[in-house]
Amino acid sequence: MSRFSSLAELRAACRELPEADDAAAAVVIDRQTQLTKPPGSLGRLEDIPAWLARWQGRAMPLLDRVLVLVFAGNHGVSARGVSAFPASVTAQMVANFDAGGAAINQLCRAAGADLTVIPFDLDVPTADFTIGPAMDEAGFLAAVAAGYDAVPPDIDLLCVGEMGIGNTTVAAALSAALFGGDGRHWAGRGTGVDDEGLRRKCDTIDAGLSRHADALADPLLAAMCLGGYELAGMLGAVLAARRHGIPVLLDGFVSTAAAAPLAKVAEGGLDHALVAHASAEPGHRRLAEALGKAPLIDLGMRLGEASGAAVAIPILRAAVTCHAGMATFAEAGVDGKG
Ligand SMILES: O=C(O)c1ccc[n+]([C@@H]2O[C@H](COP(=O)([O-])O)[C@@H](O)[C@H]2O)c1
Ligand SMILES: Cc1cc2nc[nH]c2cc1C
Repeated sequence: MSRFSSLAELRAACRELPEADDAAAAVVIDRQTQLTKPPGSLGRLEDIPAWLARWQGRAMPLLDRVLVLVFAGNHGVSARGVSAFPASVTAQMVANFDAGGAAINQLCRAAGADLTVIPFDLDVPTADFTIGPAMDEAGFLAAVAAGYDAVPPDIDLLCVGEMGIGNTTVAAALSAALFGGDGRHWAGRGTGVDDEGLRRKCDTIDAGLSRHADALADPLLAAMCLGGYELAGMLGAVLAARRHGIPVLLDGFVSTAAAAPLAKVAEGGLDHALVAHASAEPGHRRLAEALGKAPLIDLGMRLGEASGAAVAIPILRAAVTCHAGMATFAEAGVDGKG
């Protein structure tokens, strides 16, 4: 039996979230004011240690164990010509991850992170959401539970990402369901569709939104009707991270859309997550803004597979290393502000 036996049970779990450790964050903020630099001069590198402390519940944040989870799934809508690549690429890229040949393998090595790839049954895509719900309730809940159970409770940081041909259409549809707007507002070129492909994408999203109009007021039902297995897996992983006291880096458009229902179900439900980078997929900036999150970096990337999150890990390491290692004004004998 799945960890969540009904949408109602999942909704309850999404609302039973531990509070932030404000005392741990206060210790970090106090130390920041004493370190040998003009206040604020390290910019967001000053906010990161406090954010990590708040969600790790540690006054001296650690990044010893960093895990990147990549979920993979296939999509019924990909048969509608919404991607520049065939659905067969999803399984082929999973094989490439396993062989160590993808970008994410190199980026994890560079960042000192472990990588786990979790493919759902790639021979069984979700249903075409223009015809019916992408998943039935049992399938959706099982995928959320698989994501939840993939998170070791003792890691220091979780990065989530995905692989799934067609899933920028899915992410756009889910974003529209959660935040309003139509296909044109949320769709981009994904892996590189031409103008015709982009039109098909917008039409597909609009058809899905009108097909499921009655269900979309409920964020979890929206994720079930318009989402995908790998998005459900990411939702479960981000929920588990919050409940285990693990801060999260979201990757691009697809992973941010996957986690967004948590913010809709519970106020502050994504406070333990940062958007690592601004994807070149245009809907991502809109989505990050709708969630009140400023992406950490903007490198024009649009790969997915957690690549943007992995690139941001060294920035977090830099912030923690400065925080832990810098001398205070008193220790270094440096005069404070006059
Ligand atoms: O998450 C993003 O920002 C993102 C933007 C563009 C493409 N992707 C990746 O590309 C695939 C989806 O693109 P598409 O064109 O097939 O919808 C999927 O495997 C994603 O990992 C991901
Ligand atoms: C080759 C390829 C690699 C990817 N990695 C994530 N999404 C992808 C999509 C394609 C097409």
